[in-house]
Amino acid sequence: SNTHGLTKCRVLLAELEAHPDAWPFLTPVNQKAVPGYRKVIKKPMDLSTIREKLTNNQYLNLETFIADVNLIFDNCEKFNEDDSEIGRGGHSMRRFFDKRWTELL
Ligand SMILES: Cc1ncccc1N[C@H]1CCCS(=O)(=O)C1
Repeated sequence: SNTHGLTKCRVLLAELEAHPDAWPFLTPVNQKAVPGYRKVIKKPMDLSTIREKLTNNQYLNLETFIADVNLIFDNCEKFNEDDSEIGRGGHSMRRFFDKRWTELL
């Protein structure tokens, strides 16, 4: 991946972190506070973990970055009802990401 790709990841991650509906996804789900999460969700992911991996240059290419972002939203859909505050937030954030990813160079 090239410099542009890394810039696009940085811009998109900053926008996701700043989104009003981002609060359920900013830090790892507290598995002590959320019954069932540890058993149901095999690969937890959140925006702070993505931020850490981007800072540590752990994304080999755009695809590995996109895969982690989608993992947040797929985990959310698996665990939360669509008609719940967190469930609706996940759908909102996925729509926002998909739109902005397509708009940016
Ligand atoms: C994204 C998600 N999926 C399933 C359950 C919960 C959450 N979000 C967390 C929001 C912050 C506090 S918490 O860590 O208890 C729960």
